[in-house]
Amino acid sequence: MSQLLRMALANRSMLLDNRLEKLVAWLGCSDQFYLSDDVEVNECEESGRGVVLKGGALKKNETVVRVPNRYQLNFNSILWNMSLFNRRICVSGITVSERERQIQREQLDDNDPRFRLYSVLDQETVLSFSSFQLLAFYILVERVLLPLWFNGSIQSFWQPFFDVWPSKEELGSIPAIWNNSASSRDKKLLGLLPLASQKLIKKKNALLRQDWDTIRPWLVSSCEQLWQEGHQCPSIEEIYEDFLHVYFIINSRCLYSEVQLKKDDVESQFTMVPFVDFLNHTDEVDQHCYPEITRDRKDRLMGVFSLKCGKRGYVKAGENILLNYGPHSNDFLLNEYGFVLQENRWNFIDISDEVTNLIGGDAVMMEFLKEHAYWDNYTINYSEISYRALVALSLLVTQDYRRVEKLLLGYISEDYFLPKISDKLRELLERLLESYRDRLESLTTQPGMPANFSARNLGTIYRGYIDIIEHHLGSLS
Ligand SMILES: C[S@@+](CC[C@H](N)C(=O)[O-])C[C@H]1O[C@@H](n2cnc3c(N)ncnc32)[C@H](O)[C@@H]1O
Repeated sequence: MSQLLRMALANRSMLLDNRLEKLVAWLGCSDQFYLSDDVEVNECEESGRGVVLKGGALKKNETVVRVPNRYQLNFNSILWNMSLFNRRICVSGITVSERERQIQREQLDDNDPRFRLYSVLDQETVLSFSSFQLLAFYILVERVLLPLWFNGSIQSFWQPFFDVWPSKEELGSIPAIWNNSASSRDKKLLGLLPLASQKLIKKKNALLRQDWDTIRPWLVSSCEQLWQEGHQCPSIEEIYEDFLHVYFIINSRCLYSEVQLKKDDVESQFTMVPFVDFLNHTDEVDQHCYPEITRDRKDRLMGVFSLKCGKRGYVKAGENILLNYGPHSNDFLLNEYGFVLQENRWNFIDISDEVTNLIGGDAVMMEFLKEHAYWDNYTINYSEISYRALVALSLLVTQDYRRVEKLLLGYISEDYFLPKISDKLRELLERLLESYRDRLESLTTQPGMPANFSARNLGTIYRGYIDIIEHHLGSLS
């Protein structure tokens, strides 16, 4: 390692130590906050910050960290914070009480621009925002715009939390960023995304567009305030880049928690919890840490968020303390979080295009599959070819509508069809294998392809696909 690189890394870890100290001191202002003495945060190139065992041991069900309501960033806590500045936002049991207002008021500057910024929003508008929209708007105001007033002399309550979030560069490995950020250098990789990722990015693009369209007018009005008061303000294009950054900070760090005010919106049920959000992901379910939320039945607050040690416990110093984000494939992890796992038991390949292309020319066959809800959405994972795909291929090969109907009704098993479809299946798998090998090669040989973390992640996805296919080809021969 060069002297310069060593110095840069030492500098970075000093900066992190400093920011962590501030974060823990901030959280420590509440006597409900708890952090186990046996854990610490470290940082590495591939997975950013993470939590490790410092010494001692963590046993099953032991609390690793506990964070009270006031220090969580979510729909409710934002309403509470905004209502300090805007009396028109008033939701019983959630926004500030008169007593709290008096206490907080003493700490606020009369000239605080948030009195003007948040007062343009009426309660109906705020409550109509989704959690994503409200969090994105609020974080952009508190983190990006507020420091532009009075040379940053007015700081957000959340600053210590903001300061430990990943940089734009760190989140640059997310395909929706390649697609939407003007400054992404990974745009060339979009053409090499597998089908599963193409479908995920399409959904993400639609959500991004909808959320941006919703909060954009309110951000424009905040910028107008800045200009009118004689301050510098970024252009809306620059703010859009910050929006993308903030959106994926939220997306990659939010934890499930019920938000009663938004109970009809599944996507809004989350909270952001400092320190808990340092935990990296494992594909092992039910072994590592797990969340526990305790809330008083009577009140409408989000509750205290604890992270507890799972079944396996931790005894070796330096061991990674992990959380399972869900049973996610590498395509999903890449699109939601910007990373992949070298080994991932939840990987699967979306082979819908290949199968529908084989059948698409036959309108009767297509109609039959549609009628029985077996059209499209065909997948393979390491242990099996999905039942849907077997049904479609059985029909394609045998054209025996009567027997396929019996298969769907459970009168005969797929074992009847397997020998009949094995040649077609092998042909399909071999074609897929060749196409994934070609893509893997393109990642390194196509002119202009970046040779970075994003490209390595795509390579890992294709190697995972190749493993799956070789496994099935091995059992067919
Ligand atoms: C909830 S945060 C975890 C803390 C994060 N590492 C940080 O630096 O702040 C989720 C992000 O961590 C990274 N990450 C989580 N688990 C990982 C893993 N197993 N391998 C590589 N990166 C991982 C990804 O960048 C992901 O977007």
